[in-house]
Amino acid sequence: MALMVGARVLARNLLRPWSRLPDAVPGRTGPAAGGGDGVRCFGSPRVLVETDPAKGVAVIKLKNPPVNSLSLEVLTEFVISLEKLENDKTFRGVIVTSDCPGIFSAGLDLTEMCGKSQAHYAEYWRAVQELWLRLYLSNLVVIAAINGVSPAGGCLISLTCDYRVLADNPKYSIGLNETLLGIVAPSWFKDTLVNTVGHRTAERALQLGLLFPPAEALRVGIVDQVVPEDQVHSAALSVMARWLAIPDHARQLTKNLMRKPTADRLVKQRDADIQYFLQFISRDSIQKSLRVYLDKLRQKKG
Ligand SMILES: CC/C=C\C/C=C\C/C=C\CC/C=C/CC(=O)SCCNC(=O)CCNC(=O)[C@H](O)C(C)(C)COP(=O)(O)OP(=O)(O)OC[C@H]1O[C@@H](n2cnc3c(N)ncnc32)[C@H](O)[C@@H]1OP(=O)(O)O
Repeated sequence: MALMVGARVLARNLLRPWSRLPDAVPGRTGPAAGGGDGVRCFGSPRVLVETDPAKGVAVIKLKNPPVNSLSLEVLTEFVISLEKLENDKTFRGVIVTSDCPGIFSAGLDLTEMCGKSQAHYAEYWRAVQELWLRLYLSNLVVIAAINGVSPAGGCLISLTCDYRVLADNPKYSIGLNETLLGIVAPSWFKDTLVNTVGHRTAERALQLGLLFPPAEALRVGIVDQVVPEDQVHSAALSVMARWLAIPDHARQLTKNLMRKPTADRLVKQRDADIQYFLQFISRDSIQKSLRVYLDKLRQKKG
């Protein structure tokens, strides 16, 4: 019950940008905070933020064990953290990564889309839209340091970034695998993939629900770089330095030029998109597919 109320409060914060989460780790500094003197931490229980004001760079670490599923709380805390960074002129870039070993993100939280009320589905889908819009159009340089498997919504998060570095581990596949669950990637997921890998590759990947291992992911362009696992963070920092060498106004306007038409398609029909999602996700056949998939995941262990 407390969790539900908490989620609603967090979700309401999305609509009230002046509202702030209390800092979970207020002003923690120093080497323990993850990178030498001057590194400061804030954020929330599930979305840790380590900032390096001297470099103008922050690291957002998703921490929702066991699999970093994108629950309503995670989505909301992510948006609030991103907004905090964007409103602070100190920061020009952010690296998005995971604090869960071996898993970047398992994607949208299936339990948020299964067996819940229509009101809940609507609230959840609006939060998914919000995070996508904020990340896709962020003024910051956003780099994904993908240090684990990254299906569906996890892949979407990385596709919204400006650049993707993937750890070279055969287990760390990435892709929009929605069809394998018997569901369909919404048009704006599809657009994000098409804008990254082109129409034909996206068409094949989406219909077959392909999850690409690192070498394949690099070949099709769903990631920009594959590096040894222990170098993901340093590689992301090097890329960041290159992108930060470009004057912000020129880079930001160019990013907007490239991405706004795609984002506008959703912005112009957000409510209709929510209604569409509600109709789709409430179907008995879709709910059954999700339950079967969740049961399979749960039984894997037993
Ligand atoms: C024309 C258009 C028409 C209509 C379109 C309109 C609308 C669109 C409608 C719907 C679109 C919705 C979009 C959804 C996108 C998504 O992101 S769906 C999620 C997809 N994710 C996955 O397929 C990944 C599933 N998980 C895994 O494969 C593995 O868990 C993973 C490889 C990530 C990790 O493996 P492992 O370390 O072995 O962990 P376990 O599998 O044992 O899992 C541990 C527990 O975590 C639970 N869990 C796993 N993934 C999720 C998840 N995504 N959500 C919630 N919970 C998850 C798992 O059940 C285990 O739970 P347990 O401990 O057993 O209780």
